[in-house]
Amino acid sequence: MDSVYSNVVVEASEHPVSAATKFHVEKLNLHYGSFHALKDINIDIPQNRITAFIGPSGCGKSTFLKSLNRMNDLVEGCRIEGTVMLGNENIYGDMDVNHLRKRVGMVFQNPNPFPMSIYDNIAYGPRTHGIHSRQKLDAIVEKSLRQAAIWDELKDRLKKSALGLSGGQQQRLCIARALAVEPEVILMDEPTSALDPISTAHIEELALELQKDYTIIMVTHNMQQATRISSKTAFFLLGEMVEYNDTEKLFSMPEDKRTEDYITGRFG
Ligand SMILES: Nc1ncnc2c1ncn2[C@@H]1O[C@H](COP(=O)(O)OP(=O)(O)OP(=O)(O)O)[C@@H](O)[C@H]1O
Repeated sequence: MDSVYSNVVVEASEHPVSAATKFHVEKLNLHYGSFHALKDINIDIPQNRITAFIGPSGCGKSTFLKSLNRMNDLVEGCRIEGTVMLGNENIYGDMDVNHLRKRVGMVFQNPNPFPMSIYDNIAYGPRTHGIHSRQKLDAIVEKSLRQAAIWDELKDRLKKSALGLSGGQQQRLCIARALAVEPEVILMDEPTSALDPISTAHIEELALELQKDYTIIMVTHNMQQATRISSKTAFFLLGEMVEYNDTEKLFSMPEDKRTEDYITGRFG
């Protein structure tokens, strides 16, 4: 069954999704105008695990990540074909995009807190989803900051501007902001590339902790980071997903020569 939503063409999947699969992606192709940016991507992304996307610059990692919560929809000339199942729902089917983005949150490379207080940064999402009770918002703010392991640092300065925080604190605040609307999945696009090693370690520890309750998908340029924290790794090259395997296997016994060349530093 085909359906057309603005610039997006999709077909329903013929294959049911197993319980442990969070995203089931089938024959995903994405074009920016005449440029074929993602070529026939097929992947099952497990629930409650960290999955890493690696590959050289421009190979399509971010494009693929963004296609998992329809962030490419607004890009002019972008056309997507194929199936992306979240659980049993096709995200390019009838799903409301705001509802999808509530279920699939995103954290970007550069921490991007809103120019408002720490409290309001976290309360922003819940408020847009209709929660206005002070008591409920207080509870959400505390819970989200605790989950992001930053409550103790920030609890006495909730009314202060988020822009006064360090880069690492801002990134954990952005993770807390994503958690505040109770997503199922958190997409992270190179979340530590703008951070120092200590802040990076904090985010990695946090991601390892969060995978108990959330599915995490992370684009990273740092192969050590992928080996440290991810269960699965997908290697992308020129818009193709060349190899996808358990992280340990992909890095110790790559099946494709291109993967081997990349992880051993022969290019990229
Ligand atoms: N909005 C856009 N319009 C046209 N082309 C785009 C757009 N966004 C990305 N591209 C192109 O699609 C390809 C994949 O880009 P993408 O950002 O997904 O790569 P990436 O692997 O995440 O790279 P990096 O590691 O440098 O962030 C690149 O050739 C890029 O120039």
